[in-house]
Amino acid sequence: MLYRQEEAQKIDDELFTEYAFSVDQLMELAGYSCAVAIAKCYPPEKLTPSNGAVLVCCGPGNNGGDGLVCARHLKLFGYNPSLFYPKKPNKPLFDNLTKQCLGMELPFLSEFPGDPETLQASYGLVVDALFGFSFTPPVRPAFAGVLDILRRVRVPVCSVDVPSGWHVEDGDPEGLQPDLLISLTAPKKCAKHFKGRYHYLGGRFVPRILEQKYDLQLPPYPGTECVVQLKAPDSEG
Ligand SMILES: NC(=O)C1=CN([C@@H]2O[C@H](COP(=O)(O)OP(=O)(O)OC[C@H]3O[C@@H](n4cnc5c(N)ncnc54)[C@H](O)[C@@H]3O)[C@@H](O)[C@H]2O)[C@@H](O)CC1
Ligand SMILES: [K+]
Repeated sequence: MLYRQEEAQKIDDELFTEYAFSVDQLMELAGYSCAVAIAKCYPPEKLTPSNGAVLVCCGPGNNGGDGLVCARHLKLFGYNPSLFYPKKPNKPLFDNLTKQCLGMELPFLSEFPGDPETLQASYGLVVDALFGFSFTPPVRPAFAGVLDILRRVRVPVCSVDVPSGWHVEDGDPEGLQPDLLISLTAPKKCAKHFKGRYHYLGGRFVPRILEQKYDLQLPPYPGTECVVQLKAPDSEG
């Protein structure tokens, strides 16, 4: 079951109000599940360049927060993440997530690599945590250049929840084409346009009653896993 932007926002709201979760809690689980899905698809020792370097691009909303959490866990999993975080909101949640990353020796870039070649010479993987389900196209100028470079890089791009720049329901055929999509809570409608090799669902925190209310029909997570694979490369599937 693929769901609409408005439903995603309602579910999000209910998790915080009716079910009394805090943003930090869900963001931690969301970002952690992104790091786990990335580690399953791209083990650090297989990345080129060989130092496990990953560029994590974080946007101004909660999708960016997921990116900060994901970067921290990637570091613990043996990767070498750097962050690009040009528009941090002035809120304790994001201050703390930033401090946590700095405390774990993750560098923050002052400038985005100027072209795809420069980016892929230094990083073997990109995490796209720029925009999630609250994005409405077209992208504003501040992020247009970054999205344009991400669309043209040859290293794999892993998108958190929604490929950034895509319409949450209609996607964007000319836009970013990630190799991995990690849908959070439940896949949004745009996921039907996803053409990359790997699709995972993460964010294993949805109460059964909420799942039924919105008819999410979530696939069963295996055992104690925090992610479930929805699409594998043809050779594996
Ligand atoms: N249950 C949930 O719903 C959860 C959601 N989480 C994450 O939260 C995300 C949604 O977060 P938010 O609602 O904060 O929103 P987003 O992070 O999707 O984006 C909102 C930000 O993007 C900006 N923006 C929107 N349209 C733009 C445009 N055309 N050009 C430039 N900037 C634009 C807005 O001004 C705002 O700063 C989800 O996609 C997911 O990644 C997780 O953190 C935890 C659980
Ligand atoms: K994203």
